[in-house]
Amino acid sequence: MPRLENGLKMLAKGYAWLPDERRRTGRRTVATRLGGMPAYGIVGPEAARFLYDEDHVRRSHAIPEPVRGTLFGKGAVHTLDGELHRVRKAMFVALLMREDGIASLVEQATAAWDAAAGEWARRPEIVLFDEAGRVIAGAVTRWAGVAVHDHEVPGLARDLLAMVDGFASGGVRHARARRARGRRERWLSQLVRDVRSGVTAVPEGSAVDVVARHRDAGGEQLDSHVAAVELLNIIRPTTAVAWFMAFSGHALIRWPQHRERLAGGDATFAEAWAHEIRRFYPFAPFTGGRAPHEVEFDGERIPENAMILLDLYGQNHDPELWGDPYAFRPERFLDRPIGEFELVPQGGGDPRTNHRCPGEQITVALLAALAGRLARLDYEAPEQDLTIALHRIPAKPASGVVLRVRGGA
Ligand code: HEM
Repeated sequence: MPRLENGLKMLAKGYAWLPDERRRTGRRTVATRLGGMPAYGIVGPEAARFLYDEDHVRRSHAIPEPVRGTLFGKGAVHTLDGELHRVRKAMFVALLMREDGIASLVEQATAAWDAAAGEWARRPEIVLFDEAGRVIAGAVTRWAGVAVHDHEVPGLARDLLAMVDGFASGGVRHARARRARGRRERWLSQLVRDVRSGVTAVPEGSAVDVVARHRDAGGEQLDSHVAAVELLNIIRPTTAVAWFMAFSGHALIRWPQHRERLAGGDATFAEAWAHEIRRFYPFAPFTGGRAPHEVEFDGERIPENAMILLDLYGQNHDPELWGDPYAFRPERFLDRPIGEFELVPQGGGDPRTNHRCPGEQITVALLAALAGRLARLDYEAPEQDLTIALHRIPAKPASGVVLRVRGGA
């Protein structure tokens, strides 16, 4: 098993690791090492197309234990290949990529935001990252069919955010992520057992209902623990949209010229905003797996079992794809069709058949709706540390974005 803690160079350099290797070697495909294993960093639409061919890259036994033990959970869809992956993925696609389902989640999240915004005005200041996390965690958990009381939401949000915050670090952040995952897996696997035994009723067609009844490729129900892992793979990454909300707050402070247009309710601009936030700011650093046999890419022979990593952050800042990539310009997405393998903050290709994120439409819809509301909020941003350290994975504005809210919108 590759061990994350051995990948010291990666940990020290964060998002700059693969881009720096490319600059140092003058090559787009870089041969390096991760956790003591050979690793190949690749970038660009052709690289993405290569990566998503199962004949080149497999996921099982590829994801380091520290990442499975915090971010994804053990037995998660992320770690499956072939028929096993296809059948499990179909469950996510059915739950997450339906227009009516996405609309109802956005409706619940915006209602929760509006209710919270009224209360923010009564406090001296708020931290946008924390508040967005609570708003989204409560909305998505209820949308998924899990009943939670209002007073439980802050603790739940803290746990869901901790699982993401601690996956690529050691020490306290990592330990907190593991504890949070353990607690929430126990909670949700008990719920799945109660739903199956008829002790607890949940809405028909909700995520809990569908995951509890799902049968894997072999025809067997999911182990209740794996069912909990997959439920967390819906509510955890949705709550992680809080990072993109903090980045939206950062962008509105740095480039206030966009505020009026975003506040104006132009849906096309709000969607372009969501794409530019996901392209510009660092979040998922890379994705990948292992070569099932020797493969060749970009003239490089990649040995069996080597790690192949698509540099997501690097590709989203590739000057060959994005003119002036370090300029924040939502307008770039107003008249630019997006190729399947170009914009990759959540992977590339076809999410129905490969490992691309099935929650991308949810992310864009939530972010567009909530960022519009943020732009309409009457607030002032006090002096604060808005630095985004690229060596910290996942990156975040240091202050979490502090706002003094005068009134809701
Ligand atoms: C916060 C924004 C999000 C980011 C940055 C993000 C990023 C990613 C990335 C990079 C992958 C891996 C793609 C690959 O390996 O090819 C992924 C996979 C996945 N994401 Fe997301 N995601 C986000 C939101 C969501 C949401 C909202 C959901 C669910 C509601 C979700 C559910 C999943 C699942 C289930 C997978 C595994 C797919 C598979 O292995 O087939 N994600 N995501």
